[in-house]
Amino acid sequence: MKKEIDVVGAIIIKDKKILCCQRGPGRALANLWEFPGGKIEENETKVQALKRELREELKITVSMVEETFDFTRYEYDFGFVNLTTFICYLESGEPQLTEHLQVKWLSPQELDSLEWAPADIPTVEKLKVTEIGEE
Ligand SMILES: Nc1nc2c([nH]c(=O)n2[C@H]2C[C@H](O)[C@@H](COP(=O)(O)OP(=O)(O)OP(=O)(O)O)O2)c(=O)[nH]1
Repeated sequence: MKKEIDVVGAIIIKDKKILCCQRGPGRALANLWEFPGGKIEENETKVQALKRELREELKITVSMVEETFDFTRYEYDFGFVNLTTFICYLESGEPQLTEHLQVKWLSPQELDSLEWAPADIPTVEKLKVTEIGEE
């Protein structure tokens, strides 16, 4: 049976742009673009997992809408990824590259210029038809 992998991702908004992160080489989905975040650990809520991942991998803190923006499920060769995304607003810090290759701030209409991880594509489509405002 394939693994179930529960993942949280952050749609971080600043000046009506969204933070897009390119995965590093030598790991699953290398070089594809994603919403920053990661796997939910045991005894952690999704919100806690996301705040932890953002502190660890981008050195930022965010305020977030604690209501799911989107949920997608995608079958990769290594397992099923269940991806829950949340809208977040940058509160402090500038994103630092600790494991990503690069980051870009793009408007919803510009998101298509990147090659996204397959699980993210329905969420990217949804963002293109969503009014993203300020906090
Ligand atoms: N973080 C993140 N992962 C995503 C997205 N879309 C998508 O398919 N994934 C996949 C890639 C990975 O297989 C899995 C998340 O694992 P990860 O490697 O980013 O998370 P992690 O830091 O907790 O894991 P690890 O490397 O420590 O094992 O979900 C996304 O938008 N954001």
